[in-house]
Amino acid sequence: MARHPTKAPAPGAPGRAGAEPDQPGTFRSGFACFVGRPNAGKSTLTNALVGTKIAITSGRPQTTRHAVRGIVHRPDAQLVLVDTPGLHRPRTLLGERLNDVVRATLSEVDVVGFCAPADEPVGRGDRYIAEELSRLPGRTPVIAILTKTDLVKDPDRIGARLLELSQLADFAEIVPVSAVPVPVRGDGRAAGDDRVRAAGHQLDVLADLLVARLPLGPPLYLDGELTDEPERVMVAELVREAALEGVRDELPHSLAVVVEEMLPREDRPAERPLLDVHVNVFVERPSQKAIVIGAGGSRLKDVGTKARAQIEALLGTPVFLDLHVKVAKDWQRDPKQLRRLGF
Ligand SMILES: Nc1nc2c(ncn2[C@@H]2O[C@H](COP(=O)(O)OP(=O)(O)OP(=O)(O)O)[C@@H](O)[C@H]2O)c(=O)[nH]1
Repeated sequence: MARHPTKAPAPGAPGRAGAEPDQPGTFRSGFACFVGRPNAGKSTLTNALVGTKIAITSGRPQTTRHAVRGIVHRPDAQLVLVDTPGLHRPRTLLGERLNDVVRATLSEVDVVGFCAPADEPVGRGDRYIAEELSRLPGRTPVIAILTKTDLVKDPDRIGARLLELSQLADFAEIVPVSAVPVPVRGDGRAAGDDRVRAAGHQLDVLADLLVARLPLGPPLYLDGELTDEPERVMVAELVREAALEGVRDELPHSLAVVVEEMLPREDRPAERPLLDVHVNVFVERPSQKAIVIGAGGSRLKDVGTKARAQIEALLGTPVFLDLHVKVAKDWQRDPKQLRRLGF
């Protein structure tokens, strides 16, 4: 089975630091990716399976633009998750590029998870994706995942959605899941009034189904490694996530974030390091620049404060975050600008 092109073979990977596979010869390792229309819950699912925040999420569609990976480590397997942008009928050059990213990813993984949210009927967007999947070369198994089941209280409605989904394509499996933590009682069963929380619902079942489709082979990454996405990309994504919060409809698609520089501040004592992070936030029009900056710079200040806290948590070091908002006119339609912004 083909491997993801940017896979970084971890140094000494087959012999993970102090952790040989439980039963050599039965260990599985490989790549899975989630597809689904924008907002279907793919990034949230990746994070929930990996157990840490890797791909950014938001209530707005098309949040994800990079093939971010998370790595699920189990005693019997290593599952590398590739997160993709939402696959959709393209309207701009950016849309076409995003779809190309998804197609390239799909043809190189061992198993695909097709996500559709339980709280919305199967629609045109899902059919478009199912068609795309049916054109995949080779026989990559596709597992249908009904996401966000916690949003639908009536089991009959879940049943109806599962049936609709099963009629969409010839899926290898169908599984309903929820990625949000659910409250549980002391005896481990779900309940509405307890403070104890468990991560998601059916996530372990989904992980089992995905792992079963991976080839036999040694671990590909060191034990404990959660992602190999370059830090800069993750930092840019954290800034974009903060900048997206609360903005109006058309703006999210016009935002692009580029980390220009990350440098340790010179002449700092060793016990008080500071990392200077210089970031450009690009918008398409001057009016959008004004929105992002806010009255007297208030909004940008909030974005900076939120993003800085997240970046510090990610990198484990104090950060000075320098944010600049710039207009890159109509960048979504301009091939040169798209390249400059990393698409
Ligand atoms: N209640 C509930 N909400 C969910 C669940 N999974 C995702 N969401 C919410 O649905 C929204 C979209 O989730 P994402 O994970 O960003 O969706 P995505 O498919 O990665 O979106 P794109 O990046 O736009 O393709 C967010 O507001 C999530 O919090 C779930 O299991 N339950």
